[in-house]
Amino acid sequence: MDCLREIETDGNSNPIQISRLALDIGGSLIKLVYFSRDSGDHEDPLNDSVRISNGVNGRLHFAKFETTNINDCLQFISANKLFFGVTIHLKATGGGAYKFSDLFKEKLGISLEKEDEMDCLVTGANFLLKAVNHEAFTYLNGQKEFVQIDHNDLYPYLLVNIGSGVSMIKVDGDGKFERVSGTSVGGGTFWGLGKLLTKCQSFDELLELSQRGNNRVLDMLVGDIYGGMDYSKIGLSSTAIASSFGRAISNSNELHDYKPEDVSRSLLRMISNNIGQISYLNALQFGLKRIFFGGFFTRGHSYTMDTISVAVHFWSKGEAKAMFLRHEGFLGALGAFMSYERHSLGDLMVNQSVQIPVDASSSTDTNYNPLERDLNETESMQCSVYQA
Ligand SMILES: Nc1ncnc2c1ncn2[C@@H]1O[C@H](COP(=O)(O)OP(=O)(O)O)[C@@H](O)[C@H]1O
Ligand SMILES: CC(C)(COP(=O)(O)O)[C@@H](O)C(=O)NCCC(=O)O
Repeated sequence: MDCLREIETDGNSNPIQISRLALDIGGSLIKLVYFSRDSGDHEDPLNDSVRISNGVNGRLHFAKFETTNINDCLQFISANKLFFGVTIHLKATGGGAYKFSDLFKEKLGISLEKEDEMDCLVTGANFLLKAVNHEAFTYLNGQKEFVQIDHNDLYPYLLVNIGSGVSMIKVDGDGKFERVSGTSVGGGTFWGLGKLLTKCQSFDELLELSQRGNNRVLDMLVGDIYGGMDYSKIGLSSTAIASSFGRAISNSNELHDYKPEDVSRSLLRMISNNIGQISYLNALQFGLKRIFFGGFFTRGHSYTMDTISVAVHFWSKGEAKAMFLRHEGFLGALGAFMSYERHSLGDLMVNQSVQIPVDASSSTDTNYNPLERDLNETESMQCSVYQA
């Protein structure tokens, strides 16, 4: 279970005061974002509309659950009192906000206020790119480098959200976007096919397997077809993949004759490369040079990001740049969280001085390395909430 087991305390063993919770219920994962006031604030914790004259300091917390484990999520929300008795409306996005609406009402007495998924993805991405230092980074040939975002030169960009499926959204400003394409070959494909082909019981197991695999066992290379030579006339080296899984046709081997790690590696490479190429083609069509990849598929996983980056770099001849986001899987939930300010809580603004996320459990964690931290562990970021 990928979640906070116990709500954090404020360091004096007092449960932290939760004042806002939003959900993104997707085809694979449920993502939660909630804001907790620092204990020093003398706000009425039951007041779900923050009446403040200046910044309320606190933390944004992030947690996720597999959608198949939705009852664990309900239990977590209930056990940790992530909503107050007087708060019977929670912002939610993703298909699950419709599919599980009755379940939330029945189990927790909560009405889910639906927010459009594409709206939330774009709002979440714009928020992170503007408000969080060290949010976006490039990853190519094993090198990870944070990108300094110029707020005055952010738009337009292509947002590629790799979730169960993939949405490709041209973003021209706050609330100005168009979903220009998508593909059903996404994170759910890797996880679903990978599960069938390797018998892995979890995504993490499948991902770990891929790290040990060799895609050349199953992938047919140009050199396999051209007798070890390059096909230089069209710019393909002998080591370029000509056909994913193509080598499986040329012998009597069955699935059980292949190592699951090699299967996982080739599958990850095939899907990542495919998404990278389709993303580039959409960026080309709309003259976009920057492509930000969101969604939990990438998981900050080096081989996944490297494959996507190489695909974008190769096909664009270096013209387009693939960038990744530290809070990749929480774009929708953050967007839903931000929608409170639009509809029900006046003009709340999250200030721009949000620090690099720190571990929820120990903000003084001296081992915390923002460049290396796996975002899939529980995490929070310090921020202040203002009423404009
Ligand atoms: N712990 C995990 N459990 C399941 N899938 C995961 C996990 N971590 C990463 N993934 C990948 O992320 C995808 C879901 O990404 P997400 O952005 O949450 O999309 P959705 O909104 O469709 O759930 C999964 O299909 C899988 O490929
Ligand atoms: C339907 C969805 C927007 C749902 O989002 P998700 O839960 O996958 O994050 C997404 O799965 C998608 O865009 N699928 C691809 C549909 C297409 O072929 O464009």
